[in-house]
Amino acid sequence: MHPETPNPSFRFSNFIEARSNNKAGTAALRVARNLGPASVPMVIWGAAGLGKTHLLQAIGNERLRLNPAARIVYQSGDGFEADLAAALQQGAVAGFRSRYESADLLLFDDVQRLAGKVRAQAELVWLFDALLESLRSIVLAGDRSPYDMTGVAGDLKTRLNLGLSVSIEPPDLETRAAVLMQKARTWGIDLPPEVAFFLGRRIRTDLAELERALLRLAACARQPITLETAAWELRHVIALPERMITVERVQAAVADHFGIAPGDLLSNRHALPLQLAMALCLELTDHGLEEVGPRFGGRDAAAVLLACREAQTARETDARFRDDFSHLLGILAL
Ligand SMILES: Nc1ncnc2c1ncn2[C@@H]1O[C@H](COP(=O)(O)OP(=O)(O)OP(=O)(O)O)[C@@H](O)[C@H]1O
Repeated sequence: MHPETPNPSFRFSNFIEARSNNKAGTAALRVARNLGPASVPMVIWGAAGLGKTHLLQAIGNERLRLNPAARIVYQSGDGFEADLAAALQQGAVAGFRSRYESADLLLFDDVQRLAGKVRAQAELVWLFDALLESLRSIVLAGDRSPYDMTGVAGDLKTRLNLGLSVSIEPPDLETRAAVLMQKARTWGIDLPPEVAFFLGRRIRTDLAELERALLRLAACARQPITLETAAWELRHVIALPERMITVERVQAAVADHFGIAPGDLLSNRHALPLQLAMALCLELTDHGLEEVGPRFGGRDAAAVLLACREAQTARETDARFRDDFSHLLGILAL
């Protein structure tokens, strides 16, 4: 896989600064603007989905903005390894080296993927020396601090430890919601802040996972996205609260909402609350059709299924029912 030029979607202007990432962000901007010694490599490290790739690409884009003629090379550990393997097979190692050696700035992502890859590591060491000797920059990203990288040979480790090493920490809730709202704007998705916060509460670290949840929601929910649609559409993806949702809790919440005694809920006199309670049980508890029915006055699986279908239709056609459903979902699952 040949190296690439920076992806213009990832810039400093759309990188949201927060306490968790501002050290890395500031250091990255300095490197991008050539404000530090070029011969010092920089390593950005942190867990998956925290913005390392975004920052690497932003550095490249900022350099290009300042100097459109600069040769910026972006490559990942896997890509580097694959590029090398192909070059070795074709007897074209010189060409391989020149693709990287000619860079003014090398952005090397997921360096940990070179663990145990002896030859690729040796090539990277060679490249490190070639670039730094001629005062060109190299910025790497990895999932852990260079000190903690395993399967990396001593000479590469020494070079990784040579320069500036900055970490990105998991973002707080507000940052997670802000990143999500910004992505939503970029993608033309109408995302209310309360839904961004709801998703941010459920998916706590990996921002890429949070974005996937948003895309999934946008693909299957009708616009506008609401708390109700978010909780519903993502019910199998996102973690429900630690408090277990039991059949009894659902029944109590539904009875309370409609002002009826929990015992009365099970009678046929309250058809809508009953359907709603069964539908909520099926979705929010760990029980299947066969188990929910008996807890509702000995009903069978077919009766539960029918109730759920009716509840689904009512949600689509009856605004009042939809509000009741949304309110109860809020109490139980949000
Ligand atoms: N501070 C931020 N501001 C705006 N977007 C962000 C920020 N941090 C992360 N993102 C976005 O979150 C997503 C995941 O980030 P990124 O791919 O950079 O993570 P990563 O740390 O490189 O993960 P991995 O180790 O899995 O490659 C990207 O779409 C990125 O644009």
